Amino acid sequence: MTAPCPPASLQRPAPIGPTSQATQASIVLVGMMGAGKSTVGRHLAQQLDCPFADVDREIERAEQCSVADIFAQRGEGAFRHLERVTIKRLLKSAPAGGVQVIALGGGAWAQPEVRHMVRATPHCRSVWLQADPATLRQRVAKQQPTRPLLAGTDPEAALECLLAQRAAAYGEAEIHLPAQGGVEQILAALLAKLADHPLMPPLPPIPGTP
Ligand SMILES: Nc1ncnc2c1ncn2[C@@H]1O[C@H](COP(=O)(O)OP(=O)(O)O)[C@@H](O)[C@H]1O
Ligand SMILES: O=C(O)C1=C[C@@H](OP(=O)(O)O)[C@@H](O)[C@H](O)C1
Ligand SMILES: [Mg+2]
Repeated sequence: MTAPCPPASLQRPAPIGPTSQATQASIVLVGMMGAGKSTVGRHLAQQLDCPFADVDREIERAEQCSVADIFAQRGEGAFRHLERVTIKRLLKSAPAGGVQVIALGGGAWAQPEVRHMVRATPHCRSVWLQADPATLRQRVAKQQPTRPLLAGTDPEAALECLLAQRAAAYGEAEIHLPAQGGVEQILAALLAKLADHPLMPPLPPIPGTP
């Protein structure tokens, strides 16, 4: 897929010394199931040539168990605990002097501890991918068995209900991005928004330069 060139503020910071080498930055995607966090996150990371982590996949790899089986066998509380532990680990794992993209699962951001962890992490931007329940339902339809909170329900009604419960939490994300369109369009809009919210403070002027 061809996508626009990332703005300079998003490119990896030049290795100018120990301070910038030690800097770690993260872009954290939040929003409902089907908003496109995993998809847009993977494309964004490709575009920025940086690591991408999907929290659900990280949990599945560590536990050797699907998200659906973790819900079924251990319950939602155990899954939420795994989310917190995994997100805490990932937030520390950005490359030194570089950026990473992290896609959360839809319910992770509804946990106050997760919002606090992200806010307390320097050089971290949270982005809410916003889509309406009808769009979310269409997108999750192909993958429905993988989302236990939608199993055995009217998915659109369940999505509407979860969105109502979580909207205030999602609203706490720093960047709000409509996610109704195609992936390419969302990616371009996301890059533009991120350019307005640089991950790094501006570099100090170099002495002797205008
Ligand atoms: N902008 C989009 N337009 C159309 N389909 C999309 C878009 N973003 C994601 N999808 C599709 O919707 C489904 C859910 O996307 P996914 O990235 O897994 O969402 P999330 O991680 O937010 O639950 C996938 O089948 C994906 O290919
Ligand atoms: O909204 C939720 O509570 C969930 C969303 C899922 O991730 P996606 O948002 O990537 O589908 C996954 O973490 C789990 O099924 C629970
Ligand atoms: Mg996902």
